[in-house]
Amino acid sequence: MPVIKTEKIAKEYGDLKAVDGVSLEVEKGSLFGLLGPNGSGKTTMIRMLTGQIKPSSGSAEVLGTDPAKEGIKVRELVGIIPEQETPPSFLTAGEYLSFVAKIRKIEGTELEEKSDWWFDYLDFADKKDVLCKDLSRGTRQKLMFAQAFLHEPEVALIDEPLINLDPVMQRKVKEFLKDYAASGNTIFLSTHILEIAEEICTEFAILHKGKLLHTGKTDELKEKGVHLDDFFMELVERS
Ligand SMILES: Nc1ncnc2c1ncn2[C@@H]1O[C@H](COP(=O)(O)OP(=O)(O)OP(=O)(O)O)[C@@H](O)[C@H]1O
Repeated sequence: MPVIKTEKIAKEYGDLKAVDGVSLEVEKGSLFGLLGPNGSGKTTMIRMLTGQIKPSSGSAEVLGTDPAKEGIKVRELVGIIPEQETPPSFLTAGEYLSFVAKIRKIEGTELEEKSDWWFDYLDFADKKDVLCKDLSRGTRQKLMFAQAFLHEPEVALIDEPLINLDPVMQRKVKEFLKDYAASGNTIFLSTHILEIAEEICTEFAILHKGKLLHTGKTDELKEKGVHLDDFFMELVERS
């Protein structure tokens, strides 16, 4: 049973087809990489899967729920890191995680344990009482990471989550994502950093100009001795 499924999903802005009839399935336990050049429709796909925008046509299901009809239900179930989103400027890092924890119905000692775990794991406990407006971009991204996974969602949809992190943090986050998926959860990750996708994703899809060019398993490419970036370039240039 796929945990994410789209059928000929499309989003148009005037004459522009941001996403153009994409059908895909993501199985439970996958670390699924949605890859594509700038403007290929990755963020639009994530927005439709999380009910932030409605498709122009076609449909989607996330954990058996249609995000266009029951967006709030989908957002209760999943974790989300939107692209270039930052936490509220007027809250401290600690306040923001408590705020998210309450929405996620995590309370009392569990709240403290879970948020402390993230502050320690991503090594930013010293920033707990700093207002988010005064945090560096990388630290804000750590916070966005923590908020998405605080309630240990079965499915997380994360848009370019590693872009502002230094190499040490990138490694930690990559390990976390691999373990998280290996323990039966599903991650839908959008990125244009192909090395990251090749290293951690179990499956991938390539979008170009809103169209799905390919879906496959990263292991199959490795077995053939093909690098993802060569495969990607050839496919995108050919289309
Ligand atoms: N609200 C909107 N109104 C009009 N056009 C939009 C809107 N949102 C996205 N687009 C257009 O849709 C196309 C796909 O955009 P999208 O942000 O989904 O791409 P992306 O693959 O996430 O790109 P990037 O890697 O640069 O973040 C782009 O041409 C973009 O300009």
